[in-house]
Amino acid sequence: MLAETLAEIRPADPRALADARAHQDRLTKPRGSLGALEDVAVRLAGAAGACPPPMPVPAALAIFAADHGVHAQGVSPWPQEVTVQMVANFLAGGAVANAFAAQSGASVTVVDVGVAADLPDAPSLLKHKIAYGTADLSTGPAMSVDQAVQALEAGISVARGLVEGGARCLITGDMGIANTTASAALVAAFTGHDPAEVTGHGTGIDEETHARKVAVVRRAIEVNDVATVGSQPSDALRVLAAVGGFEHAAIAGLILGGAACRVPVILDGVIAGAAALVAAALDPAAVDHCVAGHRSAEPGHAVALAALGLRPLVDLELRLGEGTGGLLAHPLVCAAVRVMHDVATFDSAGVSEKEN
Ligand SMILES: Cc1cc2ncn([C@H]3O[C@H](COP(=O)(O)O)[C@@H](O)[C@H]3O)c2cc1C
Ligand SMILES: O=C(O)c1cccnc1
Repeated sequence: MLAETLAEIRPADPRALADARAHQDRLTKPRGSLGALEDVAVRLAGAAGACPPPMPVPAALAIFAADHGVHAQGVSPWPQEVTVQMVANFLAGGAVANAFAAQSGASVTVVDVGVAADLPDAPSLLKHKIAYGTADLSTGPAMSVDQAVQALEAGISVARGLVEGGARCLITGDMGIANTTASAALVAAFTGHDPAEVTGHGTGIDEETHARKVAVVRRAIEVNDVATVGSQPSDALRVLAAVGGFEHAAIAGLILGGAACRVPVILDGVIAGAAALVAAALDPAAVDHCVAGHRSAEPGHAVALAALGLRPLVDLELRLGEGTGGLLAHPLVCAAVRVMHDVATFDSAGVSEKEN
């Protein structure tokens, strides 16, 4: 399924990009006056291969939940069971992601790809459990390459299912205590940055814990020998398996699945940024189908976005995850595309153009 999906992904369509850029310039506004929103609309046109691109509605948030063996190293102040407790909270509609999803009209699907507990059946819970959490990435690989592929394929199948169900925009979400540690390790491995530059304070840790977290990320890079990553897709899978989490793998799969279906994917924070580096290493064209919803407070996120060449739409110093930053950006993406559909041209509205 992974190979088939990769074969389906097309880069941005140059003709739709050019048409969209030209159309922006004919609309009744000074050229470039909508700033980065113009770029988003043009980007979506290229991704869809159509100008104007389809409205990115309805949107579907997929929250991938998993646990992390590296939690044992004391890298998060929260107990591991918060992962499964928050899954219950998402299903009951009580999390911030639920509130933001209600605000932007997005559906919420929760996907268990590796929570360290059994979950009850629920209508909005999809079960794709690969294992009861990863192994400790600071002592060896977090998972096998086979498990990484399973988690990627879970994300692909979630993307395809949501699109078959009518979604025209996918938003990435995550839940997994200690997953900012795995995110930092992925960003360090894929960008070559030092662990100290990409490791943040996650859910709120003191300086002593932060120093330990940086050391854990450094050890993970060394133990797994992922300091310098090559450019072959097999390298991407090896790095993902070595220092990633099941939710990172599944989010990378969601991105690839969305790209294959030509449905745009709005990325959330640092977990999504790290996952997008995996997707980009598997197929750089997948990035053409992504929009960076926001920039989180985690330092590794800005590094990942720079490596991906993506500009975040919102910067509110969020550091939550769950898809919250992606959800906040969705109305902006909609507004950007609606301009392409609704706004009159200088010709059609009889508005005079700029002199000279
Ligand atoms: C109550 C609560 C709700 C959350 N929702 C998202 N996260 C976020 O915080 C975690 C990552 O931070 P760290 O690496 O420091 O553990 C992830 O679960 C992420 O989704 C939460 C964390 C907590 C505690
Ligand atoms: O960047 C994020 O999405 C983030 C930051 C801190 C904790 N959880 C998620």
